[in-house]
Amino acid sequence: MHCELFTSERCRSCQWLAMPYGQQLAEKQRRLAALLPAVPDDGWQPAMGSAPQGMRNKAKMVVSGSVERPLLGIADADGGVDLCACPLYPASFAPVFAVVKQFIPRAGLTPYHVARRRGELKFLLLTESRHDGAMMLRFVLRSEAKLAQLRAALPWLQARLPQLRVISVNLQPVPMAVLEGEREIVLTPDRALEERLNQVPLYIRPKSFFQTNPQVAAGLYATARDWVAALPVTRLWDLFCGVGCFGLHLCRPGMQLTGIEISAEAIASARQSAHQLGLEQVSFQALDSTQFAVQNGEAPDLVLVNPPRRGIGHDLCAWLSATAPRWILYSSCQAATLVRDLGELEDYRVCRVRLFDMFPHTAHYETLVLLERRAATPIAAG
Ligand SMILES: C[S@@+](CC[C@H](N)C(=O)[O-])C[C@H]1O[C@@H](n2cnc3c(N)ncnc32)[C@H](O)[C@@H]1O
Repeated sequence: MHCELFTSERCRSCQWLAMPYGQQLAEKQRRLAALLPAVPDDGWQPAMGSAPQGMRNKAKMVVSGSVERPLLGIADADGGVDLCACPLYPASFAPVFAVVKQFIPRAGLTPYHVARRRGELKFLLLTESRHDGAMMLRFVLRSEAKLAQLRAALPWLQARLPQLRVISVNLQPVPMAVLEGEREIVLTPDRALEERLNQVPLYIRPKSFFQTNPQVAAGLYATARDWVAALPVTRLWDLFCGVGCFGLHLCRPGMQLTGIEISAEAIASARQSAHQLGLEQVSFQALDSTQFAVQNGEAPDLVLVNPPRRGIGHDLCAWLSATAPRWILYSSCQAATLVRDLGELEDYRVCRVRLFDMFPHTAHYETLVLLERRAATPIAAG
């Protein structure tokens, strides 16, 4: 992938860009294999690669510059670097950024200046559904001071960008680099984008996590579904479930599914999908995953965990070890915490592993690991 921003050294986010893509994938696989020495030879599945560019469905833009000439991209010591031409975004993003740059002065949204602690507009978050091209645009503002002005100017924006199905304001009053605040004000009748991965309807709302590489995410969920299809699972928990992507893929007739996630917005999305799919023995609840597990005594046949980078941690590992579900399916975006957690789950053996390259041109990757309790009679998976 050629990137002018990288070669001119204005952006160094894609630190592995100079390495040919095949070599990047091989290097990630090599690093993962070094971290997971106890995988049987037939347990490794081929790594899943990504399209090298245009693969992201989401842009997180720091707003800098002036109200008349805003920059959308990253902050740096000299003010900011405009990343509207970043080749990781699909071609559909550039025309939206161009119109939004005209909208910012119309609505009087002065870019926030970190050092001076002045201005209102901190970030813009743009997400696209690959299902129908609809988009969600979120303005992260310091306060409500410009909200009325933004609302008044909104018809101008919507007339030019009818693909903006969801528009919202997130209030982030804290003067630090936190991306989002607690309060979200949705300005459109629609509150969610519909996405479809492997024909499963999924809903992306403000403040709900969704993978940023939908092509590779579809491969991740399909792989999990295929692995679990071969196992006699009747009760399944999907912990850290987000909008329900794993559970909704894995659930089959007769299976009881419980999904647990801290974000109420994400749970609203998961319930909407379950309703649309006509799934009956399904419960999605907005709770802390560890607390839910600890308070619910008996483990199901399979517990799926897909935590943030910090991993599942000691308390959940201890609960899993004590209650002994036969299988654990662990999807991790941070191999170091995955390895730490696997070290605590010493009664489990690794059956299968697959690497998913969600983040080309960086050292990051997603890992899916199927574990089986050692005491049980092994069942050949798939
Ligand atoms: C890596 S995302 C995975 C989401 C989902 N499984 C998916 O495939 O899109 C991690 C999720 O954990 C949620 N989360 C963070 N802390 C949590 C907690 N203590 N209990 C439950 N969910 C939590 C986040 O809101 C986020 O949705």
